[in-house]
Amino acid sequence: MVEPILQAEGLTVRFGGVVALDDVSFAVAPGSIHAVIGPNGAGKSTCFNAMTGLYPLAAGTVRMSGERLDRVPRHRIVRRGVARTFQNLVLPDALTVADVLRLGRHHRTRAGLLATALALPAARRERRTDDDVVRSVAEILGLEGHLDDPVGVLPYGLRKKTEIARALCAEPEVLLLDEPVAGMNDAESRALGERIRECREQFGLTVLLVEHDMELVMSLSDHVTVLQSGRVIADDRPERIQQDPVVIAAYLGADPAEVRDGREEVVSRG
Ligand SMILES: Nc1ncnc2c1ncn2[C@@H]1O[C@H](COP(=O)(O)OP(=O)(O)OP(=O)(O)O)[C@@H](O)[C@H]1O
Repeated sequence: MVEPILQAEGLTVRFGGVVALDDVSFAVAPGSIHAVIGPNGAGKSTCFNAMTGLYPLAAGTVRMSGERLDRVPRHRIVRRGVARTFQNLVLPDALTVADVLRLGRHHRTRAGLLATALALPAARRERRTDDDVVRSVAEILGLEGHLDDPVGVLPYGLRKKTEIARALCAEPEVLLLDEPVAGMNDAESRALGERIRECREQFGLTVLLVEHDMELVMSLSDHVTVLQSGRVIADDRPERIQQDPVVIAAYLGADPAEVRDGREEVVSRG
């Protein structure tokens, strides 16, 4: 494998007596779309939260282009080129889509408050760059006609896209998407999958996603890591994951030895 852009090594997270992640390791190749999947409670969200500094690690390291990310305070992680979305939408209803997207630019703001208030040249230049990024991200996600709409009036699918657009406006190298198509119908999921692929190409992104929609995972991902009970049980290309008896058994709640040929359909349907 080429040098990974993001690498989890021996991640262990405990909540009291519960071991939510147990010695989890995987590597994400630059430019890839890499999915983390697994049954409910497998540890997927915990893995994302641990990798982005939201949950403390009991053991393990996270590296971004070889440098320790787990030592970076969580509010500075975005400056290292990692942006993420959250499973549950937390967008303030009263803000417009453009306001939310500009929030994604916050860490790039250099001009001071006074310069911004007085609209000094540096602040005006910064605002122009922000507006350019906001517009191009909105266009690729089909939000350009909604920039002035308050988030609260938008249908769910557009709010999910706004959340992804906010993260993209940070111009990250790595984008972490926590269940991007949850709550969407099949057509919306497929369309958003296409947009994610386009974003990867247009912005040269690496994408790490947690997702339950197996059709999307299998069609979109270059690589899949499977968790069960906080452990990695498989880590491979999607077509091999679909055929893996250990993975199929995890989804069926069965013994791998009992998984017979033909059951792999279960994994492809989710
Ligand atoms: N903040 C927390 N406090 C205590 N236990 C937690 C916490 N977050 C997660 N857990 C536990 O850690 C384990 C992994 O949960 P996690 O939410 O990471 O799984 P998941 O794979 O994302 O599940 P789902 O697909 O249902 O979202 C579960 O046993 C869960 O109950």
